[in-house]
Amino acid sequence: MITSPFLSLCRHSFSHTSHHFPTGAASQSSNFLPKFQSFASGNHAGSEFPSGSCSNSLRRKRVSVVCSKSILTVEEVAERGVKGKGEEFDAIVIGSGIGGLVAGTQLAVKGARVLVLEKYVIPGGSSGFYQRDGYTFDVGSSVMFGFSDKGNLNLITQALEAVGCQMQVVPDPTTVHFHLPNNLSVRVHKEYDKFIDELTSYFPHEKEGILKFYSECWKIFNALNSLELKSLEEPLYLFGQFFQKPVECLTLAYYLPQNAGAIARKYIKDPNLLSFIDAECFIVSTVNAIQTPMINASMVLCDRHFGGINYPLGGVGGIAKSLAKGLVDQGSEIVYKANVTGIIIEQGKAVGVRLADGREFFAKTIISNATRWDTFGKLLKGVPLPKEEENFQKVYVKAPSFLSIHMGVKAEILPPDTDCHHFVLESNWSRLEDPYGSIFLSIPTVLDSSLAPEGRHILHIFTTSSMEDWEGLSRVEYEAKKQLVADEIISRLENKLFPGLRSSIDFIEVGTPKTHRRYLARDKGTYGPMPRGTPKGLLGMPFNTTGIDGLYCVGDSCFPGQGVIAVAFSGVMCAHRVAADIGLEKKSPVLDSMLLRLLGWIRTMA
Ligand SMILES: NC(=O)c1ccc[n+]([C@@H]2O[C@H](COP(=O)([O-])OP(=O)(O)OC[C@H]3O[C@@H](n4cnc5c(N)ncnc54)[C@H](O)[C@@H]3O)[C@@H](O)[C@H]2O)c1
Ligand SMILES: CC(C)=CCC/C(C)=C/C=C/C(C)=C/C=C/C(C)=C/C=C/C=C(C)/C=C/C=C(C)/C=C/C=C(\C)CCC=C(C)C
Repeated sequence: MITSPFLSLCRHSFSHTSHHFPTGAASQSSNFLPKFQSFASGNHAGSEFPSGSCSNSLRRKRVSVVCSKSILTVEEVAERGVKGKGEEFDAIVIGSGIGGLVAGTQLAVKGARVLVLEKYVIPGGSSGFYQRDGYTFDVGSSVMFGFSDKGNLNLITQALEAVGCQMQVVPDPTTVHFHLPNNLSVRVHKEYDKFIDELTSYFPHEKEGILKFYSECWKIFNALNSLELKSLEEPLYLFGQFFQKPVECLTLAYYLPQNAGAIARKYIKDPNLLSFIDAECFIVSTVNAIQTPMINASMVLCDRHFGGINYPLGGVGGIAKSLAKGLVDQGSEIVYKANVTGIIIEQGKAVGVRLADGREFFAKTIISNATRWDTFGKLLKGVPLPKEEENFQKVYVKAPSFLSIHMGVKAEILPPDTDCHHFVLESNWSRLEDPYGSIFLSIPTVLDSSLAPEGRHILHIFTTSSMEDWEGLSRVEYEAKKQLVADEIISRLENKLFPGLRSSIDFIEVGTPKTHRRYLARDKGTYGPMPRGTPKGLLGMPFNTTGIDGLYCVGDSCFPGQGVIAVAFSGVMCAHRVAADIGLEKKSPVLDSMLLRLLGWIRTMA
């Protein structure tokens, strides 16, 4: 196995953890209730993280509470007197997805006292993990952008480094292997020229168009990569960037309202090639290229060749675990089993949160990593929907959720040199966006064999699926439907990729949109926002401030949208804006209100 030499400080091992993310659980099933005690108990918490994985050299000077462990139960926090009415944190973060954790850690590093409240028993949300029968499964995607040692866009690497953490990663030589209609089989090699040669071999008559489209992506990527990334809602920073890098900023401003499909159509005519570009974009946004913002497409279509895709040894869950540990090392707090059911508003300002058990916590600012639909639909009670949120909901709807199959299989079923990530749409382009139409498949054990018992591989399969499809079923009907849909997907993979797959299955667990809703606390189990029609690029995407004073949002229903690296960026932006508002960074109130009004007005044009 080749490991990248640049990230070698710590190797995360999951061997101590016994946490379960039961994807097979219907909300009705009590057999799959999480094993809270095994992971969240204070007595064991100190051993969950290998010591030495994060350096203390960045420990902030002004530490109000020094934590020796990263996992605190609600009871422990209360016992230690960390909270209380009257005692304020600088920021409370609702949820510990990557968006929330990046916002929390960045603030903690700037000297803020942060409390992260997570409903589940471990951090990470859709970037978490669960273990079964010797397998360590990533809950969500295993394709990690922004995790290299190069440039300014390696936001995952930077987020970890900010709290003194590094992870060992395995470079993935192929981002994804597409298996598409008309026997189009394209590997996206890390080497850009090799990928272009392979694509051009199918479309020699479109060589020029291919080069022009991807070169335009590079123009945007290079502009992005040259900037220091902070809050686009903070005028001193934004104007500073325009002053230092005018060409790059104007390039980005020019592409902000544009979509990838329209640009592809300037250069490419072949409908099959345009459908291929749709599939490229679908991975990024769960919609076709016409609806995918050009900036987001460029980010992903180039980073895979620039920094490359790198998989963290031990599994994706290690990223959130490291960030949570880093947060605590900075003197801040994370509490699990803390289900926030309400945001407390006093005189129009968000001042605190209420948990399901009635406990209340107070802070100068509240940051919600729940989706905007959950935040404004469930956590804010008796508050009219702010105009900005109305606009957001006019432009964006909830993307469908996923059906996921986590499988352990006999290793011999995979041909030698099988790639780690596959995207399968066998015969009909028009099924690309249909529920169960396209199949995503990740085999992370190709890169890290430690995730499965010896002689086994992990197949993590997912396909889009809507909540409506799973409602109103009895328990028996629900289980039968899961089996039926999973059987169909397995047959398709058997026919296309791995003959005999079914007989090699050692372990299987199927999750539905209900599972995603239950364990990720996302309305309808949604994967994130999706434009209703053809959006004006990223113009309509809200940033982090909201119509409620003191309340901020972070995560995939904020600019720039879905994706682990995207939510990491939203975390960086959010932390910067909050830090300015609580006096930890410079700010100009006059320019602030001008810029925020201008941005609000720009969004109405989306
Ligand atoms: N769904 C997937 O399959 C998948 C997989 C991998 C990565 N991703 C990416 O990750 C992105 C999401 O990241 P994110 O940071 O926005 O969020 P997230 O959904 O990953 O995490 C949100 C966290 O907030 C917690 N939470 C929500 N409501 C809460 C409440 N009321 N009280 C306490 N905790 C609460 C959840 O338990 C969860 O841990 C997606 O856009 C996607 O691109 C998704
Ligand atoms: C403000 C104004 C008005 C103006 C100004 C101008 C400027 C300066 C601008 C700027 C801008 C910026 C900076 C921007 C930024 C952006 C970014 C960073 C973005 C990012 C993005 C990212 C993304 C979207 C990502 C995504 C990803 C994803 C989703 C992934 C996924 C994956 C998967 C699903 C997997 C697959 C699998 C298989 C195949 C198996």
